[in-house]
Amino acid sequence: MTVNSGPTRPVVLGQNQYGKAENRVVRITRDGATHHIKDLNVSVSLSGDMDEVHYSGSNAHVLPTDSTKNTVYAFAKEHGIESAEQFGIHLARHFVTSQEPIRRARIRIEEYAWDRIEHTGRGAHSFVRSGQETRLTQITYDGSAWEVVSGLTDLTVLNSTDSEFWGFAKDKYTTLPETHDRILATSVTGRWRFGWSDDAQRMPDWNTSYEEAKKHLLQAFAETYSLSLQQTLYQMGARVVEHRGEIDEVRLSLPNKHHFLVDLERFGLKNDDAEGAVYYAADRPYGLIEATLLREGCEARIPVDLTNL
Ligand SMILES: O=c1[nH]c(=O)c2[nH]c(=O)[nH]c2[nH]1
Repeated sequence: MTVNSGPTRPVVLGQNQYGKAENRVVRITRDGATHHIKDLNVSVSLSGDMDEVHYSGSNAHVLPTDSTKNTVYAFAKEHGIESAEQFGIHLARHFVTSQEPIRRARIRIEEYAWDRIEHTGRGAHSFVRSGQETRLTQITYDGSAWEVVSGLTDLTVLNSTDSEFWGFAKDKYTTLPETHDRILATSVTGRWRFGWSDDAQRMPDWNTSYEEAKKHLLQAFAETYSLSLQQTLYQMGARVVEHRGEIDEVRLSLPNKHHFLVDLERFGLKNDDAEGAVYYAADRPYGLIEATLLREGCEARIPVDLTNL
């Protein structure tokens, strides 16, 4: 066995992290015959003084990923899951404060929503997975500062009118007709960063904050008479920052889910609004409109590419 250690190395270790990804944890709490469900997918990523395990294979600083998985389940049992954010904060604090070599913990959580099935039978313990968005959060803790970035993905919305797109720049390749009435549809992926960064500051109410941020995104989408998806995006993100003092930065990624009027003239059919218009819902290619909205004076810290988050 070759032990690659010593002061000079031809290849130096760069950024590294490790942990157990995608721990699926479901917690049921019982309130008499009424049950409540929390359904999370939790990924733990730890970093710190981990040179030796990479260079020589010494595992002395390595808390096994298996232990991090067990911690997720034990914490769900012992402390409950009040919100994804609270649960992630608990885990991150535990790893950084209980293992000296671990200097930074990043906890990513996806939360799947369940609705109750309304029925006339016994008890309230039947659920149907909600088809709407997935709630997301990422907690990062380095022993002193916290960063909490929450958000959602797959929130699909559509306005069947009050959307125009005209007056755009044109070149010799432009064929798009100008329109004064079109469908505007998108599937919202968004992240928002909280101003909260240390224990001493009052912590936001994570669940209220999430519900309110989502409500503002939806209302802004519905209430904006749109001249472009870019304008709608700005209104959506700005509304969250304006109404939610705990949120300093919002990043939105909005695919333009194009709906094209089908040409039915070949069949002698006039395809217009009068008798109900028929559209072809194209899934690709799609315009992709992305931007960050920042509270004045705040720093942009959410990565530009949300697929890296
Ligand atoms: O809202 C839009 N923004 C664009 O930038 C764009 N480009 C395009 O072809 N259609 C649209 N729609």
